Amino acid sequence: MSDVSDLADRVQSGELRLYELEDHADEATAAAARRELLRRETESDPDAVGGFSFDAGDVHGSNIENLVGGVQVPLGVAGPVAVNGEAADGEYYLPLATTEGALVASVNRGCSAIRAGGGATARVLKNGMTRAPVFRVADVAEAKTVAEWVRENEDALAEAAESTTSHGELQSVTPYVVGDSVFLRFSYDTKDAMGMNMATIATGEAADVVEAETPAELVALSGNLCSDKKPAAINAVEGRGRTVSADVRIPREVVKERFNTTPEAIEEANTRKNLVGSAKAGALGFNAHAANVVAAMFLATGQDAAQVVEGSNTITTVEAREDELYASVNLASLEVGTVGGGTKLPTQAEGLDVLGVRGGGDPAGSNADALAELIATGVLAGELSLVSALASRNLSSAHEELGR
Ligand SMILES: CC(C)(COP(=O)([O-])OP(=O)([O-])OC[C@H]1O[C@@H](n2cnc3c(N)ncnc32)[C@H](O)[C@@H]1OP(=O)([O-])[O-])[C@@H](O)C(=O)NCCC(=O)NCCSC(=O)C[C@@](C)(O)CC(=O)[O-]
Ligand SMILES: NC(=O)C1=CN([C@@H]2O[C@H](COP(=O)(O)OP(=O)(O)OC[C@H]3O[C@@H](n4cnc5c(N)ncnc54)[C@H](OP(=O)(O)O)[C@@H]3O)[C@@H](O)[C@H]2O)C=CC1
Repeated sequence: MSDVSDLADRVQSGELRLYELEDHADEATAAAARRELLRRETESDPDAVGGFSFDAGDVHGSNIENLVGGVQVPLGVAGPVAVNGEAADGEYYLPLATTEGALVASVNRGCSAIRAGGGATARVLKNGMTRAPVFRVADVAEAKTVAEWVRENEDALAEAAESTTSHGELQSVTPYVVGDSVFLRFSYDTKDAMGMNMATIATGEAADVVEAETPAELVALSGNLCSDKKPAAINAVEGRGRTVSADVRIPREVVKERFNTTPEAIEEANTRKNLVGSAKAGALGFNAHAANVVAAMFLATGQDAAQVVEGSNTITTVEAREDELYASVNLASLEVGTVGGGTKLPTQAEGLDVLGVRGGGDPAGSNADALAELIATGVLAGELSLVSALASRNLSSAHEELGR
């Protein structure tokens, strides 16, 4: 304790910077000293955040700076749900971390209807993590020369990029020219890693080659055409990370029993809300709450929470057929990994274990494919349940009961 108090004193006196504490104490003590400092300098009493199950030494330097503690989010589970995927095949419980009452119940209801309907089919349709540096050139003529050089020298760029990683593979480089700016959108198969660090490091190496061989000068290693952590049409159209779809057919009587409504009512609610309403709103996502399930499964499995932005680029379709309801979701840009980032933290690794996808897959990439198929299935369950609740007019009563 005296260490903690002494360290806090030394920060307050200006002798140490807040981020230098690990140079003078172990990581857990440094975090305790920051909590002590917050106690002194703010109105807070950060005791609860001091109780966490990860090792402070493991996260310092790879997941967080200026560590204070950990926040906890309630974790629930929905399922089991049957999934007929290419990488995920079987019955699964879906871990969901959220503070929104009624969300897990909703996904659970959707899972039970999918199971009663024989299971969801899920497929990863495309896989490519992108990084798009922006280069300065003299004018559009030079821009065209650089773009042509890039198209003719993809092999040299791949050799440079892949020299930085034993797993990543460069798939393509697509040039975009705007006046005297040239953007090169590099796309990689990053296997089981979400791949943003991997793609950024690899692209840095390739950018050096572009600068050495052409008149282009690098302005920024990320030029926003990637596009990471921002709503962007390019991700919705071209995809980023995994493009994944899931669908299901649910017999009419199951729809009635589980959702208390009809396939026609669900189709109408989906069309008017998710398609027409979203179009009128100028939305990128044409869905009800894909972000809810993406965020909850991201938190539960150690994904980068900011990438929920891209993960919610989802189109939901519903069709009433003679004896059944057909529903599908297409997630254009789901960025997921089962190695790297937050996936190694103990509680998040347990979430991956619930799904059976922790760590590198065999073959490499298959665990991240499975995770994408399972998140897509969870999104499908959530969409079915919420749109049905709207169609049967019980959204507000459900939230009155479970959400406050
Ligand atoms: C809440 C329900 C499921 C009730 O639905 P219900 O049909 O009245 O409930 P039920 O008691 O008849 O149970 C049906 C099934 O729901 C599940 N279920 C039921 N209760 C629980 C529970 N406590 N814990 C776990 N699972 C539960 C469970 O699977 C159960 O089947 P069983 O196992 O009994 O055979 C339903 O009304 C519902 O899904 N409502 C929609 C709620 C929802 O999706 N909320 C998401 C957040 S909304 C939001 O954030 C976004 C929004 C709305 O702004 C986006 C937009 O603009 O659209
Ligand atoms: N740098 C940036 O611009 C951004 C970074 N991030 C952060 O990046 C992190 C995620 O980056 P990411 O590159 O996924 O993770 P890491 O940087 O943690 O790297 C993961 C590494 O794991 C190795 N690896 C081992 N087994 C496998 C396998 N089966 N498949 C793939 N790789 C394997 C690879 O090494 P090797 O390459 O040697 O083969 C890979 O580079 C997150 O923390 C995220 O928050 C997020 C957005 C932007």
